[in-house]
Amino acid sequence: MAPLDAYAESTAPDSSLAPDSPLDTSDRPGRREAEHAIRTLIAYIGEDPAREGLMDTPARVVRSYDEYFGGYNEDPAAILERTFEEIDGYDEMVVLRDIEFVSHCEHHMVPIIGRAHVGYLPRRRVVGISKLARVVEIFARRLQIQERLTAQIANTLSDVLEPFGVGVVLESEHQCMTTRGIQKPGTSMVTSRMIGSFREDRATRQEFEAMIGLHRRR
Ligand SMILES: Nc1nc2c(ncn2[C@@H]2O[C@H](COP(=O)(O)OP(=O)(O)OP(=O)(O)O)[C@@H](O)[C@H]2O)c(=O)[nH]1
Ligand SMILES: [Zn+2]
Repeated sequence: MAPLDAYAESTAPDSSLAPDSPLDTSDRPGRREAEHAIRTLIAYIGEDPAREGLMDTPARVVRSYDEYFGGYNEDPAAILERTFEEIDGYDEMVVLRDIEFVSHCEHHMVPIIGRAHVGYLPRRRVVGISKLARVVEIFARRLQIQERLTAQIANTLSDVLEPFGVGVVLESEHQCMTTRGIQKPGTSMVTSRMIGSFREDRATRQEFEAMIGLHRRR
């Protein structure tokens, strides 16, 4: 059976996609409190948090949260500060495609696993290509809905690099849909945000979509 696609293009104004505002470190509960919460959840599902195999689990889970949600401690704009201007008049699109990411949906805190494709049309300066993947990573490592994740990546690149345009497309599997709830394995969610020339100039948008193989089933 062909996979179902949900195609959602974020055309909403940015205000409806207000950035997640991390709590100050001082307002956050400590590690022991977080471990206690995990112990409570283990007991809630009917397990014995004191049995040998589970004794270290709360600490492990909290450490894994530090990785999965480390994006709250990083500033994506700072990542893009270092740019290169000696580009000898290079004025074509730059695209990094198939950037794998793992995020978590803010409704169920279950993984969203997918690929991001990021492109921009530079104005005078370019950024180290790995930084595009770093920006994706920082926003992915937060609780997200895919529409906001898509918009945050695109808006940050646009605001900091001030290019002629930016395009971001995300394709992903939402495990809250594939492993529970409606249980539809094989579905993928596709979102895009186009800014500047990627939005206004049809040819630019089509070139980007062709470069990332958007209309080609993989
Ligand atoms: N638009 C959007 N929806 C998402 C995303 N991640 C998860 N969802 C959806 O968020 C919705 C939450 O709906 P609720 O009815 O409050 O939660 P629920 O009872 O667990 O819903 P089901 O998942 O349908 O069982 C579900 O429809 C999810 O599929 C996302 O990134 N974007
Ligand atoms: Zn979910």
